[in-house]
Amino acid sequence: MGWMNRGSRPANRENNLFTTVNFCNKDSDTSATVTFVEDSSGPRSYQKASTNTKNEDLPYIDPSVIIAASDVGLLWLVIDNIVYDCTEFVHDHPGGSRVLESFRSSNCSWQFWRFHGTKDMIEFGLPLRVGCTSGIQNKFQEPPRFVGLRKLWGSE
Ligand code: HEM
Repeated sequence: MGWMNRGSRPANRENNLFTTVNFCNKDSDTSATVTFVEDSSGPRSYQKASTNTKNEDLPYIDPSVIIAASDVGLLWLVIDNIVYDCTEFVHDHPGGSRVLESFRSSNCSWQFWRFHGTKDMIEFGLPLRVGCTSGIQNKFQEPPRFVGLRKLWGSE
């Protein structure tokens, strides 16, 4: 298992045990930040963040790593550019496992918010966060939520 050791060791790229981590908050100075991991850039190097970690302090995960997560048997979902590791949670998901499987390594933001509220996200989603990302597209276009009544009644 990888473990984080922020800033207390010098970066040593030669043996590939140390690597720089980028964070979601692009303004923060991450130049001195290092992490020690077995696989320094693969999906398994990302651990679930503690619930008091702010979204902007999560590590940035490149979309290619999110795709690779699927290849190593991880079930990662992307909701509003936050990456959730549902590999274990999938077996406990009250909505069933198949629906989560179908969104493996995908963006399912609007689908999530159709069935859940902030309370579900805070209670169940927050402990599953492993990082943030950008550019993972939702494969499905969101259908309109409301039908305009004017259209139903026609134009007078
Ligand atoms: C981080 C990801 C997710 C978490 C933590 C999560 C969590 C939960 C929780 C806690 C419930 C029970 C809600 C309740 O009983 O009030 C639930 C139900 C459900 N979830 Fe998820 N979910 C996730 C992703 C998804 C996704 C991507 C879908 C796809 C549409 C989905 C579809 C459903 C459905 C259909 C139900 C059942 C709703 C019902 O019975 O009314 N979930 N989920």
